[in-house]
Amino acid sequence: MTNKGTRYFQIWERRGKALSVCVMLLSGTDQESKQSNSYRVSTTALYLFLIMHPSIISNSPSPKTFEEVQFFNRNNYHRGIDWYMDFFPIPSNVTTDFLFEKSANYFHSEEAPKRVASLIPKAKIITILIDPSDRAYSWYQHQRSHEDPAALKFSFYQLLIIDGQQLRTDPATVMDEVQKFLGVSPHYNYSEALTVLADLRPRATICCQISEKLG
Ligand SMILES: Nc1ncnc2c1ncn2[C@@H]1O[C@H](COP(=O)(O)OS(=O)(=O)O)[C@@H](OP(=O)(O)O)[C@H]1O
Repeated sequence: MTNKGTRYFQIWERRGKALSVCVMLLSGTDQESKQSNSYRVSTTALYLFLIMHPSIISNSPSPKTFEEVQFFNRNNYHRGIDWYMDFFPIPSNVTTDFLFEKSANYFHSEEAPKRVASLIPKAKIITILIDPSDRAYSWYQHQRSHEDPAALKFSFYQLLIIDGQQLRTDPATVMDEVQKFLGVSPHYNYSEALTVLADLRPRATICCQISEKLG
C-alpha cells in the first residue's frame, strides 16, 4: 500500500466507514480505443437495476464529470476520501453496507486498480463484457446519431467482422464469407485447398498444415 493509500485507509477507518463499496470497473472490449472502450456495454441498464434495490445506494451525480465521480482514475483522488464519500449521502433512515459507483474510464486507467486496492481492499468489482461485434455496431450507431464525421463517412455494410475463433476452426466457411463480402470472382474453393482440423491445435501446427496445402 502506498503512503497515501495507507493514510487514506486510516482516515477511512477513523470515520467508521467500514463499508463494502462496490466499484464498477466497466469494460467494453475495444481496448485500443482509449476514448470509447467502456461505453455502450449496458452500464445504464445495470446501474438502473442496482438502484432499484432498497439496500443498494449509488453516488450522487458529479456535475464536473458527466455524473460519474471519476475518483480513482484522475486527480480527484488527491482530494481525499472525504471528498469521495460526500458523493454518497446516505439518508438517516437507511442502513446499508452496499454503496457503488460506476465510472467508465476506470477500466483503462493504470492508476485506478492500484488505488482501489489501496483504499478499498475488499471492494467488489463488476465488469461487463459484451460481444465485440455487437459493441462495435452499437458504438457506430451511437456515433452516427451524434453526427461523428468518421462514422458518417462509412456504412456498416463496408465492414466485415470475422469471428477469429471460426477462422481457426472453419477457415473455408470464413473465406467464403470474405469472398462474398468482397464480391471477388471467380469463387475460390478453400474447402479443397485447406484441410484444418476443427479442434484447437497449436497455432504452429495449423499454420504448417495450411502452408503445406498451399505449397
Ligand atoms: N436491460 C438491458 N440489458 C442489457 N442491455 C441493455 C438493456 N437495456 C438497454 N440495453 C442496451 O445497452 C446499450 C447502451 O449501453 P450503455 O448504457 O452502457 O451506453 S452509454 O455508454 O451509457 O451510452 C444499448 O445497446 P444498443 O441498443 O445495442 O446500442 C441498449 O440497448
